[in-house]
Amino acid sequence: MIEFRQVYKRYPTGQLALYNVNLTIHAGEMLFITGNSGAGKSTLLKLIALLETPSKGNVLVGNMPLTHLNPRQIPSYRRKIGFIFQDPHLLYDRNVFDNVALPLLISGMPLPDIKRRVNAALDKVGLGRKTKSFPLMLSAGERQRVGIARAVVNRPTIILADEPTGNLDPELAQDIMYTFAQFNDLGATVLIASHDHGLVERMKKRTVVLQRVEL
Ligand SMILES: Nc1ncnc2c1ncn2[C@@H]1O[C@H](COP(=O)(O)OP(=O)(O)OP(=O)(O)O)[C@@H](O)[C@H]1O
Repeated sequence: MIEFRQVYKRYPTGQLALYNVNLTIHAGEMLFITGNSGAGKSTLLKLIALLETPSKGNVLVGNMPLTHLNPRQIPSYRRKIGFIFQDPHLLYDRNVFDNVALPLLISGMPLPDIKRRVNAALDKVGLGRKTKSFPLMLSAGERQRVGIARAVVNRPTIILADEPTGNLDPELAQDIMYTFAQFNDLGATVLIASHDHGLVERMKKRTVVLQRVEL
């Protein structure tokens, strides 16, 4: 379970991004976060991933306030989380397999295990036949799928996606959403920030609307 308790976020510039957010996300839920540009969608996801910290209030994951994690616990906490960005930020001089293997290589996993995990992740996103392709040989939708495979290769229990379909045409966007729904069916908690209302409505999941703070 992920809980926001009276969470405020003000950036050092003085910009207030979140104002008194109270939200409970159940384990295994798939939730959409919508709202206009600047409403704080990315900020909310970043607080869960510990890429930012709240100015006030608490974010709890599995009943643990994230502010209570000590620095040595943070890497293992982060491994529970897969983060997908609008732009997948792939390494263009590495093939698909190597891009997805990267987080596992960094964690020091033995090579045979890496191969098994990477192939499984690529199969799940429908790219099992493209392991040797380089990113420039792929379509935008396929590149986004590589980013998703890389985010899930560690088998995260929480998947956070920030405008994952922003650069894609409607059909590809719908496909990507179904891919997230499959990971949710397998038990992951999935949070997706999106301003594509039509797409979000079609998925028929709980949706939280953030409003831009005018203070
Ligand atoms: N690192 C930062 N430093 C200062 N202000 C920031 C920073 N990140 C975000 N903001 C500001 O905080 C507010 C919320 O931003 P955020 O990116 O969370 O919104 P968003 O809903 O994801 O927007 P978008 O849909 O345009 O991506 C905005 O006013 C933004 O300019």
